[in-house]
Amino acid sequence: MQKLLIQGGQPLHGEVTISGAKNAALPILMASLLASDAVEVSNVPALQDVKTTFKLLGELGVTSEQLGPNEYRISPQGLNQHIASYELVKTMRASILVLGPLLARYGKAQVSLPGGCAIGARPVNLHIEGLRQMGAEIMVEQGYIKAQVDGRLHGANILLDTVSVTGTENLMMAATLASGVTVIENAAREPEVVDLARFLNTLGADIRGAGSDRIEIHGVEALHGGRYSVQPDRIETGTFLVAAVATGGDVTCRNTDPEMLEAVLKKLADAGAQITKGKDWIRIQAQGRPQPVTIVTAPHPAFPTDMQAQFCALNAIADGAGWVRETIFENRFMHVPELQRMGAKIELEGNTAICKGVEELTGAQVMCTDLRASASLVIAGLVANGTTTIERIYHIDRGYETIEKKLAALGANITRVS
Ligand SMILES: CC(=O)N[C@H]1[C@@H](OP(=O)(O)OP(=O)(O)OC[C@H]2O[C@@H](n3ccc(=O)[nH]c3=O)[C@H](O)[C@@H]2O)O[C@H](CO)[C@@H](O)[C@@H]1O
Ligand SMILES: C=C(OP(=O)(O)O)C(=O)O
Repeated sequence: MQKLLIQGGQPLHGEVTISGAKNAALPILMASLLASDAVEVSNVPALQDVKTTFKLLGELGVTSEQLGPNEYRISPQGLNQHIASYELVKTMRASILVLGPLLARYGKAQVSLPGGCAIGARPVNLHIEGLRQMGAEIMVEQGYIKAQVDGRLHGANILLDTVSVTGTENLMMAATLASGVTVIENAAREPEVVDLARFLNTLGADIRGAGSDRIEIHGVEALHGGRYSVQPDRIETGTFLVAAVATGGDVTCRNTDPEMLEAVLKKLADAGAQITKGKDWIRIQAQGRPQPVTIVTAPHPAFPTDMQAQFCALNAIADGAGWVRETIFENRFMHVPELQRMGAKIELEGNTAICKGVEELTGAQVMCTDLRASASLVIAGLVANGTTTIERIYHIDRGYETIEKKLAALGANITRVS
């Protein structure tokens, strides 16, 4: 199994190019199932989750051709299967995103229940209830969601009990080919939902209001092919910004979008960093030891849960005490015991991590438990005194494109070893 070895203590300096967003690319690739012709998608990040997505699409009869390092042509005309097996779904929860498109385009779908995972139970009841409202018959048996529709899905007024990102995306995708109008209330406002809607509209869908909590989808008969470029990854951007501040560095993120990162940038400013930005870049300059910050995660536009682990690492070395409250997932503090191994003084009280900053972390052998927990360990390793060995880095590879190469180019002493 591969590991990362980090020799801490080097401030990060220079420029890093941000990749396409994992959480936008995955639904966009799944949505290509809805099209009648080939779609070309660029700025697709080279990630394990993207490979898994192409494997899943391949098993459904969709052919894909790589046109460049981050560009693909996806031809959905051969769609002839409707089963997303446990073997694939267990490695990537986003596989649930084939449910809506398959039902809308193929009339039936059988998708393994994603099951619980490291960060929480993550049920998919809202996906299922919404699709039922649109006329699907759905049973859950033997670990599979088995869904079918007699004819075409129909429009419905769907009120989501909880804001769900992939729930909103699944229903929005299904509704593009439904008869009539679907309204999703209490919809997720995340930028990745907006990117998916823009992609679908490029193919001829009629989606209005994405980015607000009320999305209206006017069903059309068919979607045609088209070309689209995935938006930049706001979480990868945020991770590099935190790493820069933690190490006392000066880093410019290129090919990003500051507008998607308002809540994160505000907390970095509270930590004392100096931030300058343009349309597609952000420069961050640390100003000495970071100040502690308080964070409450919540749906967009509030502070994203996918950035809280990284801020735990920042608070761990801050000049004072701060805290991070996680309100989205019930078990998203698996990084805390690992950070403690490196000398962090963090205590968990319910859904809150209270952190007394220490002057120095020490390198240690630590283990990734989930994607963003891994990112926090990398940040801690970059600032720690001595060597940090990070194991189970397949979690990192799900969501960061060659993280060690990008960090090494910024001056970090980091290597991947087998
Ligand atoms: C591939 C992808 O885009 N993943 C993101 C997506 O995950 P994902 O879409 O799985 O997360 P959701 O937005 O659905 O989850 C939000 C909350 O709603 C609950 N819930 C969700 C669906 C449902 O049917 N019933 C239910 O109760 C979940 O348990 C959780 O407590 O949004 C999360 C919240 O921003 C991010 O951390 C993930 O990175
Ligand atoms: C939790 C995440 O991803 P996923 O929903 O794919 O597990 C994430 O991107 O931080």
